[in-house]
Amino acid sequence: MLDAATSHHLLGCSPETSVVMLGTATYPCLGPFSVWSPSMLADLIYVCICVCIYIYNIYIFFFFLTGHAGNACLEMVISMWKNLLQTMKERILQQRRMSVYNQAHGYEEELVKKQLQQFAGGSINLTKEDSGIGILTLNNPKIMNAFTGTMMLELQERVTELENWKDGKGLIIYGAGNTFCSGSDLNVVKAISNSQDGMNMCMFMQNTLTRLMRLPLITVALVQGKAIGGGAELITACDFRLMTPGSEIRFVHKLMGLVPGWGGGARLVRIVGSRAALKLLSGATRVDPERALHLGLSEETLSSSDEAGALEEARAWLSQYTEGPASVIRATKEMVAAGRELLLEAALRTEKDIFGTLWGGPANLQALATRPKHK
Ligand SMILES: C[C@@H](C(=O)O)C(=O)SCCNC(=O)CCNC(=O)[C@H](O)C(C)(C)COP(=O)(O)OP(=O)(O)OC[C@H]1O[C@@H](n2cnc3c(N)ncnc32)[C@H](O)[C@@H]1OP(=O)(O)O
Repeated sequence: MLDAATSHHLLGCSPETSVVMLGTATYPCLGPFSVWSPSMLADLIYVCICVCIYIYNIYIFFFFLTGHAGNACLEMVISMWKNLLQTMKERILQQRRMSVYNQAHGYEEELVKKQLQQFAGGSINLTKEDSGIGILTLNNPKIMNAFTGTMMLELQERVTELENWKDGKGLIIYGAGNTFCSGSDLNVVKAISNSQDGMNMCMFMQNTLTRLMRLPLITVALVQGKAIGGGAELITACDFRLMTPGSEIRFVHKLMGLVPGWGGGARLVRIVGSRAALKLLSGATRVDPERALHLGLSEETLSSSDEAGALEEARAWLSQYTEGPASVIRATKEMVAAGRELLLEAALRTEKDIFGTLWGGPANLQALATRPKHK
């Protein structure tokens, strides 16, 4: 269930019209400050104090440099820091809105990051193409692209980069070396085997994958080889999945005495329904391309098995949906994301707000002028 901050994010619907859903009750949102948790305010107070200290330091610096503190200089410094404060505030708010957990849930992100930093290896690479398609590569082929701690951190960084990519329309996620991903690196799993550490990793990955799922981009997981454990969970955070011949999706968690923890369980139920999800999870079932198609877990089985060919096919498949102005594609994804996550009335209000951002806008006016019919 989403809070007002999330529904606000899911699409820039105004906070006044968004809805706060707490438990089963629905409350009209009173204004922008009603979405601020104590921990968010603490962050902002901290930023404000830092900014004051910086301003003071710069003031002293100019005082010594010029022998006097000119008003113009002081104003310039203040305006510079006002802008910085605004940018930082927006960044913090945006990331909080997208995420599931923060300090109010006992989640200490900086501590989790420090711990994950200890398990190095592999990388997550992002290429942003001029066509508005991003290519995200899971790159740790020696261990079938299993996630080390630093890869988890890099995934979060790449998602932040994608959130800030205003020209983006689509994203393809694939694994290096002809295989998708075999989940968490088992060395990390063994090293953090106590419950609290596991929960911390789980909250970190849920936050990142939730933000990935809510990107205003049409996202596709290109599954070659194997998507296992956390790898299977990752593909459920994408809008679509394409599989290559001989590839396999498998939720092996039961065999490890676990259930999914990166949000893959909840998302799988929404993709294939609760009966099929229960079978796949409790049977640790191998899902081949044919079965995935049948379940609606995959959109299409590609013909190429090699990396370059499969990637080209995935690009062509995605381009059917990303052709056109970025503003319209992004709004379409945001509207569908709201429909997927919000209760109906909130989703309808969000749709109205998104509609308002496009109606009479450049893409709309140009379409009316050049293409009044759709034969
Ligand atoms: C908790 C959960 C989550 O967070 O949601 C998780 O994802 S836990 C992680 C869930 N994933 C797993 O349990 C996968 C465990 N791995 C496997 O079952 C198997 O490796 C397969 C993925 C089926 C691939 O078998 P296949 O015979 O094709 O290759 P292989 O076993 O020789 O694997 C190639 C190399 O990659 C390594 N390797 C593969 N998966 C790994 C992983 N997750 N962590 C660490 N190393 C891994 C293997 O040890 C091997 O290294 P060497 O050549 O040096 O021996």
